[in-house]
Amino acid sequence: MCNTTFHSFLRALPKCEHHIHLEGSLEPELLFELAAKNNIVLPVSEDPAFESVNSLKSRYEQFKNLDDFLGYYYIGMSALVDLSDFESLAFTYFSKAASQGVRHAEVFFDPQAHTSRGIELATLVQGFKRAQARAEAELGITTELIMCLLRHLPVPEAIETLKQATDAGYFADSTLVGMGLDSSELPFPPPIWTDLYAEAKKAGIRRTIHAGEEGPAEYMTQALDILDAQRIDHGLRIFEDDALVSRIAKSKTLLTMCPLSNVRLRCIDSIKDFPLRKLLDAGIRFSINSDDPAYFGGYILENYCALQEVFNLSVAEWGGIAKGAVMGSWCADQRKFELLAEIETVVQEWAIHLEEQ
Ligand code: HPA
Ligand SMILES: [Zn+2]
Repeated sequence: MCNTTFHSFLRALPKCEHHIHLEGSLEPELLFELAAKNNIVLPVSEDPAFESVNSLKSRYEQFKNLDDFLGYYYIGMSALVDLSDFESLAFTYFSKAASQGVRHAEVFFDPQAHTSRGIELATLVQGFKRAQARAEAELGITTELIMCLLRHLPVPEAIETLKQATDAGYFADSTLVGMGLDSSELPFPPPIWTDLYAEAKKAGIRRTIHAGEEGPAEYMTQALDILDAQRIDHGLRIFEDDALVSRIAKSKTLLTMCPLSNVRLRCIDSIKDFPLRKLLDAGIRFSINSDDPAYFGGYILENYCALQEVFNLSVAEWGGIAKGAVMGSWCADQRKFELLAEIETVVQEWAIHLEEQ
């Protein structure tokens, strides 16, 4: 059970987060504040949910599917305009994550959703970089940026955005550590993105992709076979295909999973249906993440606790999950060693402490 003591252990456990969209951490309070500051008119006449913080929060509890959520996600992020908005957004998330025991975060952002509104790529990147520097100095956490491209937009636009980031030197100087693909999954299977992923691979850019969230396990296989993806975001539907399970376990490809998101977007009915035991039994490397915490009812710790309530894992099992998350991270080996040592210390302390209870 996730009683108070176990909750304290899960908070203390050094965690890595790999699947969080910074724009998805925009809480309704900050959304309204920034919209007022930037004179952004929210579409209240079309959707009364935008009347107040509370009505918006209630609406977030009733998403029908991924696309229903994405509609709110893109409107919400239109409140972000200047560099300080992007810095505030990222630093607010980093602070919350650090308070929940995140020690290393690899975060997504959606450049096309901002450049299409006339905002320069450099504006958001510099805002995020300021927040990253402050997070390391003030909170002691390490963070990396992953640029996601939008699969509902044309392929040439994604390739152009990748080129813009490459030309700006963002991959060469490690401002960005990788590329991902997000937004509506079902009508946009991986083969569409062959040229984009080939470009990224040629340029030595790490590649991840949202797959197997609403789409079938076949999309995960295609992501590996055709796009040579090195990580899979979600991968919830992996157990539809035994060969894929063996393959992903063997290759130690990280699945960045998001249980509360899966429930809110109705990919599963409840946390009971999240395949936690199957993932552990199959020896799959995975991490537990928040996805869009402002929209899905919880940050990383709420995701860990929701799982613990149902699956009642041991301290050692959680230690194993946390270590797998470190091993699947895109940080330097030295940082991995530090994080593994931190986890080992906490697991040993808490194993004794919880036994004494
Ligand atoms: O869960 C998601 N899936 C696809 N695209 C997204 N963009 C933000 N969150 C998501
Ligand atoms: Zn996501």
